[in-house]
Amino acid sequence: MHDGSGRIAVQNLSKQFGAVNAVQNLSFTVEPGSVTGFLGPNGAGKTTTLRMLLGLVTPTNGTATINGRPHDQLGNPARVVGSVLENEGFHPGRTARNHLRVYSAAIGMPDQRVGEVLGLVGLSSAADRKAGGFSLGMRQRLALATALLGDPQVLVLDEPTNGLDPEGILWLRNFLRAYAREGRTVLVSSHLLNEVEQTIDQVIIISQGMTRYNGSLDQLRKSNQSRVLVQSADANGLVSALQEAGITQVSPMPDGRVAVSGATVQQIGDISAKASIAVYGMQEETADLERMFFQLTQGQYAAPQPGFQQGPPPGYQGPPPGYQGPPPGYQGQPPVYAPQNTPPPGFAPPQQQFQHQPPQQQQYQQAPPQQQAQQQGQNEGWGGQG
Ligand SMILES: Nc1ncnc2c1ncn2[C@@H]1O[C@H](COP(=O)(O)OP(=O)(O)OP(=O)(O)O)[C@@H](O)[C@H]1O
Repeated sequence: MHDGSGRIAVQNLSKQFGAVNAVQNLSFTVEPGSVTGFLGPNGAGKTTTLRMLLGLVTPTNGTATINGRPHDQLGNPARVVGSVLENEGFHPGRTARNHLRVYSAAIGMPDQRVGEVLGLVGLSSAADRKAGGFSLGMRQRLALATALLGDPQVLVLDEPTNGLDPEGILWLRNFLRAYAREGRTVLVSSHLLNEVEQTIDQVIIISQGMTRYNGSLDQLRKSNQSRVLVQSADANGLVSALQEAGITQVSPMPDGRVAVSGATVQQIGDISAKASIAVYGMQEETADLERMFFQLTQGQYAAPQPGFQQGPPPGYQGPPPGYQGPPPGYQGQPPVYAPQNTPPPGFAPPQQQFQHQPPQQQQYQQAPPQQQAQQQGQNEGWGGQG
């Protein structure tokens, strides 16, 4: 039997699809009582990892367990883990209540659980409407209600904020945080850190199928320093003047500005005035988690542009404590700081990612997560085709 710990453990997990290494030797654990973000760019291997965890894909190597057991040894898995994967489908002609009844019966839950989960996800008033007429947000709630039917200790959600409006995201955030506070385990994947930043406490960042960071979000945040970007008449002169004044975290940027850490705007202004270098503008950039995310996952699509950075960026103090090494193919260049809210330097348009996506149809025809083959009504309720 499983150990009831609520722990997810992934150890040396790999999956190869032909020539594609979707997941390479991935290891991490997820503990109960917090919401853990499972983050990485598109194509990083998140969905494949979750599918292996949920027994939908067989690993090439390694193990993925919940409560110390692989999914197929969990007994009635829906009572242990609930999941929502991307592109879940519902029979469009079936009401939300009837959809839930089918699944509830299949996992041996009493009919009254249907009413409970409808209430939990805020769908009670739409319970007798056909799922075919539901908005994307309502469909997400119905998928979540399905995952909750077995009152699972562990919840695994793949990109749950996709397509949700801000109100829906806020609702989901509160729901997941409350669920974790009950001592349950919540694992949420996303390719956008800022969409889940306020929901998660712990974070696992992967890129190219490998773990880059595994630790608390706070720790990651603390490891990132703020800096000042200075536009001046003489970038090289300013760099020298600052260095002579003992400010060492200084580097010129490709756009002609100078990035400075470890000095205030006033100090920089005084030093440049003393050196008779005109300053046209200064911009304070606060620690930005998204930037750190880009640094940890860069190299996924393209190597950093040669010559973009001559040395480590100002403020860079080495990787955060949970950092687990650079992406493969990374040539030893220092991490590249991208201006806020822009893609990282060297980011190539993601045609590559689309070419490598599994066919949409293939994913759409997959069985629902925790109710795989053992369940009734599987085919009629799946595929969204009627
Ligand atoms: N069934 C499959 N057959 C072949 N290649 C696959 C299959 N499933 C995934 N891949 C490939 O494995 C890699 C990882 O894909 P995966 O869907 O796990 O990434 P992801 O991090 O979930 O991406 P996204 O954020 O876009 O959902 C990609 O290169 C993808 O094209």
